[in-house]
Amino acid sequence: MAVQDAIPAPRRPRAGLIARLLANPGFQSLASRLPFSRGIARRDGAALFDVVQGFVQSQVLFALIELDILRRLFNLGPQMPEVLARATAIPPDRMTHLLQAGAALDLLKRRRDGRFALARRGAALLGVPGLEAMIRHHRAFYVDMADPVALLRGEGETELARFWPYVFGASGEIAPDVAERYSDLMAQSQVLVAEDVLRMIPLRGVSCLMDVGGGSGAFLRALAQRHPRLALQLFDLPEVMPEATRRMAEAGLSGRVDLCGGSFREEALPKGADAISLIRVLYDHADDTVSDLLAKCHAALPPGGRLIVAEPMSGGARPERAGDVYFSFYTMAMGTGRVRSAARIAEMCRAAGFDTVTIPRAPRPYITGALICVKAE
Ligand SMILES: CC(C)=CCC/C(C)=C/CC/C(C)=C/C=C/C(C)=C/C=C/C=C(C)/C=C/C=C(C)/C=C/C=C(C)/C=C/CC(C)(C)O
Ligand SMILES: C[S@@+](CC[C@H](N)C(=O)[O-])C[C@H]1O[C@@H](n2cnc3c(N)ncnc32)[C@H](O)[C@@H]1O
Repeated sequence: MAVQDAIPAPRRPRAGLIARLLANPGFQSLASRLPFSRGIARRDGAALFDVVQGFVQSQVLFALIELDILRRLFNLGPQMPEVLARATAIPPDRMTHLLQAGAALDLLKRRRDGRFALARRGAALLGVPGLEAMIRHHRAFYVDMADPVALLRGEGETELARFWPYVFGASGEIAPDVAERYSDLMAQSQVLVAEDVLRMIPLRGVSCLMDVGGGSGAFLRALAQRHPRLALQLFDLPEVMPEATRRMAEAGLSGRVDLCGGSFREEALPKGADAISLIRVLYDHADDTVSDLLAKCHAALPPGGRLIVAEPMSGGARPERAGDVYFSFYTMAMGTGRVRSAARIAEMCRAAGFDTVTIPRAPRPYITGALICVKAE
């Protein structure tokens, strides 16, 4: 039996007239010559080609990072391809191809004398905390994305499921080095998330905030700097506590933060905080776990208490690239979670008992979206 139905070939396709015209090679050719449609046809063609070659672009970026080309140019200044080729054991002509590709992607600049230098975006990439490590860990994600149909059908174990063992509710069996790699990657990428959350969500009137699923405490460290009088609590799996304890001590915050090891799947959340944050937590989990966690947050908060949810989100009725392409397939490859739209999360928060839900505009949806919910007085 065929796995897939054959596409029926009707005499007259049911798509609308405009779609039928656009899908017609003769019409495409005519439209690319007429003055009023030429611009649109070229832009659409170029945009389509960019989607077609997206994977190749990402792999070129991966090679630039894996071979430390951007860092080398940052440290050494503009270089000839031969120098970079020698340093990385790549044949010189192939290194030239890589550098040309980097320049075409606006990460590098090709100088008149044949040397390559960092372009503005290449330099900015180096300044984004954790981005190089994120790109390196795409080695696992892109193995899964090499067969997206198998991924969609749920065939076989994915590389990402092996990479992020925590999310599956494992406990007690996680090696400390795995815990550290996980926490480190999340902590590095947390810096920009914290920046945007604090820009979107005012904390006036909050006296104690508990970050649930707060990892090694990166969000709380960012909060502690800006809100010196705020009391802090961290709730995460017991395996994460040694790393959180170490990092909080390093930041001089040991006396200011209450660290609680536990699983929100198995126990109630501690009471005492008048605000709870869930930063990049919900999208790791299935709906029933999320509903249960939101109910536990509601139960732990006092009347008037606030719940802050922040993570990259689906655009819902208006699909958007970061949430509906990257994070949607990322969470699919992880195997347990899913991206949700702000509207869907708001609905789940209301079902958990929260009263008012506000959705601020996200300045960088590829970093995070956010919601703030209030428990009725
Ligand atoms: C001075 C001159 C020369 C010019 C003036 C012009 C000017 C002002 C230019 C500005 C240049 C500038 C400063 C640019 C800054 C750019 C920035 C900040 C870019 C930031 C980019 C951030 C990116 C691409 C972030 C990517 C994040 C990713 C891929 C995160 C992935 C997260 C994952 C996979 C999380 C997984 C968690 C899990 C497991 C699902 O729970
Ligand atoms: C994607 S990370 C986010 C970490 C941090 N909030 C951030 O944005 O960098 C998800 C966090 O949820 C924690 N977590 C997963 N399952 C949990 C559970 N059952 N109970 C408590 N924490 C859990 C993980 O240990 C991890 O630190």
